[in-house]
Amino acid sequence: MSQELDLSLATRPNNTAAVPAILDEFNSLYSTLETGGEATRHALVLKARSLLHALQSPREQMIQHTWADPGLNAAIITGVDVGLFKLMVKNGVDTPQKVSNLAGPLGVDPVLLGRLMRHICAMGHLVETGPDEYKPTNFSKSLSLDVISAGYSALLGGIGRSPIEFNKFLRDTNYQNPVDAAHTAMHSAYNTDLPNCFEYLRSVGLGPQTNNHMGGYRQGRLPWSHPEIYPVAETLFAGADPSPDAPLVVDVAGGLGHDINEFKALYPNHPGKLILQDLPVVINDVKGIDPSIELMSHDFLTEQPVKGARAYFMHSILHDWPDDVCTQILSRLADAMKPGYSKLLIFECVIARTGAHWEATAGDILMMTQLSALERTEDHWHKLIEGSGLNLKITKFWKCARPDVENVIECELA
Ligand SMILES: C[S@@+](CC[C@H](N)C(=O)[O-])C[C@H]1O[C@@H](n2cnc3c(N)ncnc32)[C@H](O)[C@@H]1O
Repeated sequence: MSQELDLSLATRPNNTAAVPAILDEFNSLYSTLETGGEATRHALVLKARSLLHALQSPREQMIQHTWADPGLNAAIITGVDVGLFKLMVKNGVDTPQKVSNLAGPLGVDPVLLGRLMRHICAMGHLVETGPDEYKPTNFSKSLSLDVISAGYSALLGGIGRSPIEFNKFLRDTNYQNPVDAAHTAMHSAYNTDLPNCFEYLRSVGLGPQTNNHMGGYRQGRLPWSHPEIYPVAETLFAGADPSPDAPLVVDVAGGLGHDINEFKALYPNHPGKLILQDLPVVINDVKGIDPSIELMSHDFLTEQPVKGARAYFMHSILHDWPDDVCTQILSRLADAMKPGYSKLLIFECVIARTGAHWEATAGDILMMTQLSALERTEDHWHKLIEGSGLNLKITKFWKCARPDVENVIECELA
């Protein structure tokens, strides 16, 4: 029988009775933080979130989601845009800074800046040192770093309407799971017929910020070639063609080269050569990576020019595309692979069937709303790679203990 809810439910804390148990669990986990490392810290963050939810009322949560978080985003995107956080760091991270002194160099109305900084502070991301006077926290200091701030400019400032207006797109598409890369919520929200959000972001001058975000979201995660995830020496180096021109790893759509450069730093004496591929517009922007890495413009929908490499590597590529486009990308690689020698290494999130990690589910919604794409479960990866007539098979999912780190999905020709 349906039940009418009493509105007072929305104004009472969600579950104060749960607080003592959460605190006990929190304290017990906290006592193992030093030995438990990142996995324990992640578990503590989830416990802290449970504590917050237990204490908040539904009304407060609604206000947070609909007023406070969008307001914070508006303030941070603007702050990044005008250089607020870079200026605060330049002035001295421990120096109390008056809004009136910041506003002039930034070219922003001091009244406006004061209102934006007051909300950033109220949300816990500036420390108030006096009336209209603040110091940055570690988070707001980090917003002076391009790889951290770029997501605000690109994902929120550039294409932030796509998730907000997703419901309108779904209304128009009869609530079907989106699978058409050429017709996404991004296309509807921005009334564009450019091929995808990457092209759209470039068209509005946010290409560098998009590439910087690719360098930012990975920070703090283990690289794919770290021995805790993928034992490169045993799986790639052993049996690799030792001649200096033999392609060892081709980083397909490797962006600005973060992964391949990390590989070089971890294994400076690797056999063969390393190649970074991406679209010309991205390759032209690559700078500061090891000069031994060969740069190559390549569209992954066309024939793969490097044949018979020891490994073709792709990081965060297939999750950008629905299955039909992934099959085209994979078929170009399968055609270039040498039987019994080449491996295809896909470094991607594998969503757990239960208890999925929030970064994985967030990535899934991001891919869905911007690209009609998705993060995949293990079953889905098998179906995509082995069920598309590509002559490929998954040999192993290489994973580490941390739920926020991607798997290396190792494949070979079947
Ligand atoms: C999500 S980013 C991942 C970049 C990099 N692998 C990383 O993990 O940092 C997707 C990349 O795919 C590239 N890309 C998109 N369409 C492409 C195409 N048709 N051919 C080659 N690269 C493409 C983009 O330029 C971008 O660098």
